[in-house]
Amino acid sequence: MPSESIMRFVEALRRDGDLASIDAEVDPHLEVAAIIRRVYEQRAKAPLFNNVKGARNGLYRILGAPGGLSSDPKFPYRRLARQLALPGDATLGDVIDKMLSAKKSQPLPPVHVATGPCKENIILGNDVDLTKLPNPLLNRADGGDYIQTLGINIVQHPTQDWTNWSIARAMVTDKNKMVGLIMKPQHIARLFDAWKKSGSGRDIPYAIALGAPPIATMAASMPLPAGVSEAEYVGALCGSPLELVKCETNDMYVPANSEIVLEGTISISETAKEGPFGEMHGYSFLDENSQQPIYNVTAITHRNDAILPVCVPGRSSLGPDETHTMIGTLASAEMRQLLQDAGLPVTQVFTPYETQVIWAAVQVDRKRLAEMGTNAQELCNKIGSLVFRHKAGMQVHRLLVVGDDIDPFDFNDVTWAYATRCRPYLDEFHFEDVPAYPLVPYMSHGTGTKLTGGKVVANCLLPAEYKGQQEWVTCDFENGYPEEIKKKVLSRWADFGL
Ligand SMILES: Cc1cc2c3c(c1C)C(C)(C)C[C@H]1C[C@@H](C)[C@]4(C(=O)NC(=O)N=C4N2C[C@H](O)[C@H](O)[C@H](O)COP(=O)(O)O)N31
Ligand SMILES: [K+]
Ligand SMILES: [Mn+2]
Repeated sequence: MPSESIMRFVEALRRDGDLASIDAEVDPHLEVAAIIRRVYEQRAKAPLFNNVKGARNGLYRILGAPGGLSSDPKFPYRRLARQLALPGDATLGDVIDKMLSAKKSQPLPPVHVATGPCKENIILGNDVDLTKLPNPLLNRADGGDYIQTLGINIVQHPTQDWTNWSIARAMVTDKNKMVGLIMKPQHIARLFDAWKKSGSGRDIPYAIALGAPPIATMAASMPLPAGVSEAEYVGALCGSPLELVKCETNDMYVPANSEIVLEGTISISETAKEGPFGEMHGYSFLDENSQQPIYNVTAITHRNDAILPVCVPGRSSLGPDETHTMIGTLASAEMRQLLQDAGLPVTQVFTPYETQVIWAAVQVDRKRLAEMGTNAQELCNKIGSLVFRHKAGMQVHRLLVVGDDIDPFDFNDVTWAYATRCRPYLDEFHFEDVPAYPLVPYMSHGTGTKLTGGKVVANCLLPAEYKGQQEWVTCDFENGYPEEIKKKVLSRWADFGL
C-alpha cells in the first residue's frame, strides 16, 4: 500500500535514514525555507521541523522537500518511490508507469467515513485565526506567507459529477482569508468559471487538505483529463477506495488522515493582490503580482501535532524540488499517454530538471518510426500539434524528438543528440499559435506575446534514422568497442591503478 498518510511516509523516510528530525527552534520567517532550499541543492535529508517558532496547540510542525531527491545518491528517487509504495531503487520511468497504471482501470470512488485523524482538533468561526499560525515566508521576495504549497485544493463542478483535486498556491492575508493563484487552463480555473457562469451568485465551497496521503497529492499534481475526479483515479491506482470525511462547514470531502484541513469558500467576486512568489523556474519577479480570488476560511481541522509539508520552488539544476519532480514527471506521464494514444511510436517522455522542466525529451522507437515512412517535418508537426494544444503540454515550450539510443532521463544523452543532430532552422518546427505557459520568464518578461506561442519542436534524428538506419558508430566506451575488448579492459582496470 502506498504511504497512506504523511506519518507513514515520515516513518519510511526515517527507516531509510533520509529524515533529519530537528527539535531545535527554527524561525518560519525565511530560516525554515532557506534550510529546505539548501536541502534540495545539497541533496540532504528531508527536514522535519518539530519546533517551529510560533507553533502552538499542535499547529504546526513542518516537513520540507518530501519530493526532493533522496540523500542517498544510489537511490535518487526513493522519496517519490516511498510515496507510491514502489521499491526504493525505482527509476523515474517506474514512477511514470505507476502513475499511468490505472488509465485503463475503472475509477474506484472514495468511501465516506464518519471521522479520522484530521478531526482530532476542530477550530470554527471566530476561533479561526490564520495569522496566529507559524506560516512560512519562503523567499525574501515573496508577497506573503505561503501556507499552501503542497496541499490539495478540492473544488467541485457546480452541476457535473466532478470533484477536482489539484495543487494551487495560496498565501495568508488575514485571520480568515487567503489569496491564491487560479490560472487558466488549470481545472481549478475551469471550475471557477463554471461557478461564475452557473449564475447562482454563490461563492465556491472548497477545502485544502494539507499533508494529505502522498499518492493523493501526486494525483493532484498530475494533469489527469478534465472530468476525472482525482480521488477515483487514486482509488483505482491503489486498488482500494480512499477514505474521506466530510468538512465541518461545507459539503466537501477530504482524506480522513490529512494533517491539516482548511475549509471555506472561494469568492467569485472579491480578489486581492497575490504574489510575488518564488516560482518553479527559479525566479521571483518583483513586479509579479496579480489580483487573484480570495479564499475565505471558515474552519481549520487538524491532527494532534500536525505536520505541514512545504515546497520551496527554485532552480532545479542545482537540485529539483516538487515543482519539477512532481509537475514535470507527471506532465511527462500524460504527454506520453497522449502521444501513444495517437498511435505514435513514442516510448518515453521526460522533462529534464536541467531545463526547469520547460523542455521535454520525446523518445521514439526508431524501428517503428522507419515503418511509418515519415520525415522530420511530418513527425514533429504532428507531435507539436498534439502536445502543444493539450493541457498536459501547457508547461513545456521545447520538445526534443530523440531516438531510442538516447535515454530521456540522462541529460548528457539528450544534449548530445540535440547538439549534434538538430540543425538550427531546418530541424526546428515553431508553434506561435498555441497556448503559452505564462510563468516562463521569456514569456512573462520577454519581448513577444505573453499568452501564446514561443514553442518549438526540435528534430534530433538524422534523416537516415527515419529509414531505420544508424549510419554511425557512437564513440564512447559503451558502443565503440567489441564486448571482449570491454571485458578485458574492465578486468585489468584495477591492476593498472587507473
Ligand atoms: C506539485 C506542485 C504543483 C503546482 C504548484 C506547486 C507544486 C508544489 C507550488 C504551489 C509549490 C507552486 C505552484 C506552481 C504553479 C504551477 C502551481 C500553482 O500555484 N498554480 C497552478 O495552477 N498549478 C500549480 N501546480 C501544478 C498543478 O498542480 C498541476 O498542473 C496539476 O496538474 C493541476 O491539476 P489539474 O490538472 O486538475 O488542474 N503550484
Ligand atoms: K490534478
Ligand atoms: Mn484535474
